[in-house]
Amino acid sequence: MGQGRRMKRKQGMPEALSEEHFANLKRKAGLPVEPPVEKASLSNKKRKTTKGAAAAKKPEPASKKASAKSNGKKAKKLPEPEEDSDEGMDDEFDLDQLEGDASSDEEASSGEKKKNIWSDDEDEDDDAEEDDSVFDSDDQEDGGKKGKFVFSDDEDESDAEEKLTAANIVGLSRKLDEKLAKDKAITETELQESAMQTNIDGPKIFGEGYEDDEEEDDLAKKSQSLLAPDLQLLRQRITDTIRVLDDFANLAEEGRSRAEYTAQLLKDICGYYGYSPYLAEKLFNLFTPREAFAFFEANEMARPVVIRTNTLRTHRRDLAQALINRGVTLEPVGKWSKVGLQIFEANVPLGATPEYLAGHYIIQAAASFLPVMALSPQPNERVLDMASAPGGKTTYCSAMMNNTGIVFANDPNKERAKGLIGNVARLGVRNVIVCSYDGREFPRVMGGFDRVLLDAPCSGTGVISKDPSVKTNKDEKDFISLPHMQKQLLLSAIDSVNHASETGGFLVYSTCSVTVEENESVVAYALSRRPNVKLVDAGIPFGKEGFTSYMGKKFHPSLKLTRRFYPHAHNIDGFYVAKFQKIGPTPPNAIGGAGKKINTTADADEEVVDRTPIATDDDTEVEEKKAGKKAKAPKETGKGDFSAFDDDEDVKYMEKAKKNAMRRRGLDPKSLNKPKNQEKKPKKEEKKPKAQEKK
Ligand SMILES: C[S@@+](CC[C@H](N)C(=O)[O-])C[C@H]1O[C@@H](n2cnc3c(N)ncnc32)[C@H](O)[C@@H]1O
Repeated sequence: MGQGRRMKRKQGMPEALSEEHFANLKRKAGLPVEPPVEKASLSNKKRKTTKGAAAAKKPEPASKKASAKSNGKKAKKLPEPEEDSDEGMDDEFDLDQLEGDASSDEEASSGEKKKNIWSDDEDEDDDAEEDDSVFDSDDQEDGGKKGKFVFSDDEDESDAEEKLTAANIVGLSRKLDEKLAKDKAITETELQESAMQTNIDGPKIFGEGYEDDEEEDDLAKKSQSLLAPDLQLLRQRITDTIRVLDDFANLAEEGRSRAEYTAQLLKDICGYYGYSPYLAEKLFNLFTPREAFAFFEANEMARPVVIRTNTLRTHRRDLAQALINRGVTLEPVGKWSKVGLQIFEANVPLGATPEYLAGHYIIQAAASFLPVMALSPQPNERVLDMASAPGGKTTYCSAMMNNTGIVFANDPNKERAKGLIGNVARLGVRNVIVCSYDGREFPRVMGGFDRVLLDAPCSGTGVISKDPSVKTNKDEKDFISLPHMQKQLLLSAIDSVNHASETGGFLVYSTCSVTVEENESVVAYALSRRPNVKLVDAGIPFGKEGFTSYMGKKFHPSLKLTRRFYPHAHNIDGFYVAKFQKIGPTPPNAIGGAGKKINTTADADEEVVDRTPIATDDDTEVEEKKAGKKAKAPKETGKGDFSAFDDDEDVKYMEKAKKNAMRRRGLDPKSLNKPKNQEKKPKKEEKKPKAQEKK
């Protein structure tokens, strides 16, 4: 009997890379394999007991597996989802078999044989799917015998229960993992070497060795200028400084403060990686210096290419087989997903294969699966995807709902909405209505949803490897205006949920950013303004806990339930996921602005459209403290008052940010007001002629 759902969800970060799995990958790639390190890995132990693993040890011919399946497996009773053991969930397919299959035209042409190249556990899943008898026959010509394109509606739920083994996240990409391991080894060696070099005294960060004779900080400056920087030296100083910060008492130079070392490190990070000082500091502050280094390093590497199987059209194994036949090298993305495939090599453009054009998959970052898994939309529900273009998550919702119920896919950006419409059509999604409102107009437009997804517009600090321009083009203003909008959107999203939904009443807030301003602060704000929601476990079996305190700010303890994902820790884009449950209606006294009543079919209480303006938030409290005013007592979830969104609230912060930005550029912030004055002048001048006219 496996662990209970709760237990399994309570696990922390994924463990380090599974040596066994990694070794297997290396063997397959014909690379040398080091002797295994003794480690009682849970996943390894369990794998030994799995049928799939047994089969892997002693490979059977595909035909034998085929008969095994047809003779016995179909009659096998499926275990209860709650009791699924790891064995039952081991859906890793036998890559050797798939590859062998790909080389055999005869086998590749046989649908039956294709099915049987999957492990026994995969077959179990088949049975489950067949039992569900839910299929989409759009693309099928075989009368539904083999062509039952089945949605396994337990795939995400059960995946969430699955203990994440080490190999899942990090260990699946030959190329990327090798690169990652190599880079890590280099970093470690650097750190160790510098540790050895300066075993007795700490490394000399300040003074000769690193800097030019004239300029104290010449090295960092050079790397930001057009002059070729000595990147190796800069990197050396970064690792040296990190080492000092790790053991400050023993390694710091006399008379130098921690702040000095940190300032030097930040300068070097900006120089080496090309971040603006503002963003480098913001990101640096999220981690220990050593982890920050790993984060900045990971942002320099591409994340694995992942595709999501469109279960409305095909099975993952059939898709894998079809792509392998085209020369694509791939593997399942990890145990946490039954629909993701990680691509290692592709000799064909993934966005133009016949399978792609037929809507059998969508190219979608692994991190982007997570909010939908957390939302877990159910068949026949009414779902709102408030910021949905280009529709990766919308179409995943539809697949999870097996094209039943309805998904309102909203995005105010009509250009982006075109991509959404394209994806909806290509993937054979039939339960989506595309609309184009500002999300803040909900629930005035429509409310009473069983579930709402708010994948909010954000700064993109989690996807710097994809868009390095974020390193320099996001400043203080962005980290005020974006959270401002995110807070507004989140209140609207909450107010759009039907708390009395029989199947749902949930909301997921997500961003592809790692900053606290866009994540915990926004969620904490919503908790303080909407006591009718609470945070619940997002049901994702990995990720780090959300912050409950940050830079002197305290958040509600339940923020721990939210999840942070990082490139350096999970080898996926930086992401944040928070799942709320709405536990009560939005009362009439919460209404501000243009509130009006809405009809919610299942809602017994009178749910009211909430267009309330924002009042104070944590920032305000900090400001008030600074100004010597009495700080407000922090409101606890479920105890606070409903209060309104004040559109003007952040204006003063935006103004301040603008002025700071000007100061940084050496401009006089007072000139911000000048245009206004200047605008007034012409009016006076305009009046003159009138006066003259009078004369
Ligand atoms: C992170 S992207 C969404 C990605 C999408 N969920 C997906 O999986 O494909 C954020 C989206 O928010 C939209 N957006 C920006 N401002 C908005 C607003 N006020 N209301 C709703 N959506 C907004 C943007 O147009 C953008 O498409």
